Amino acid sequence: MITMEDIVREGHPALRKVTDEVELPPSEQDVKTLEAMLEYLKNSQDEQVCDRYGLRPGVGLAAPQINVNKRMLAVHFIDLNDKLYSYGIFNPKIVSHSVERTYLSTGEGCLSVDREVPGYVGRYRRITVKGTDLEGNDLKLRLKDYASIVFQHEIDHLNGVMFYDHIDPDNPFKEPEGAKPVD
Ligand SMILES: O=C(O)C[C@@H](Cc1ccccc1)[C@H](O)SCc1ccccc1
Ligand code: NI
Repeated sequence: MITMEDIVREGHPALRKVTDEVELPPSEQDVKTLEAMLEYLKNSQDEQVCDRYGLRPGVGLAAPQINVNKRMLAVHFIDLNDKLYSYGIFNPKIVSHSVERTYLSTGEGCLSVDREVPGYVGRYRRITVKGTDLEGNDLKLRLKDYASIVFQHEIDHLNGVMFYDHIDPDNPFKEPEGAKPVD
């Protein structure tokens, strides 16, 4: 199982790489790795397992965060409309997005960042993501608000981008252009 020891922290070069496409159909190893990433998220949201293994709760995890240079990510969360998002996705791609932007008024955190970095992270309010799921099926997800933010945070990891790269260093709490907060 993946634990915090497997998650690389900021400064590790893996977090600044643009990761490689996963060859499809995915190998047994790639499927096992992505399943383990999804299992980490579920474990991290189970209080007993989380406490027993000293996990940090997470709603998303990207392969570079476990030092795997591949375009794959896992998400496991329920959005503000009580919709469950639980996916392992190979080669996710944002194929369209709104002009309208949004952000979390609480700012963002990251399992690979062991410090608070205050500030608003501007994100697209709506995105459409295409990819391949763990069963090898084509996936097309139309996402908005919180779900859109989570997926953008994880897809950023596949391109070597950290959430604080989006924070204005001169005015961290400047509302992103035309954005309304999700929360
Ligand atoms: O480090 C990661 O990629 C996982 C992040 C994802 C994330 C952070 C902020 C906003 C959207 C996505 C972790 O989930 S941060 C910890 C966390 C835990 C529960 C709820 C929100 C954030
Ligand atoms: Ni992160």
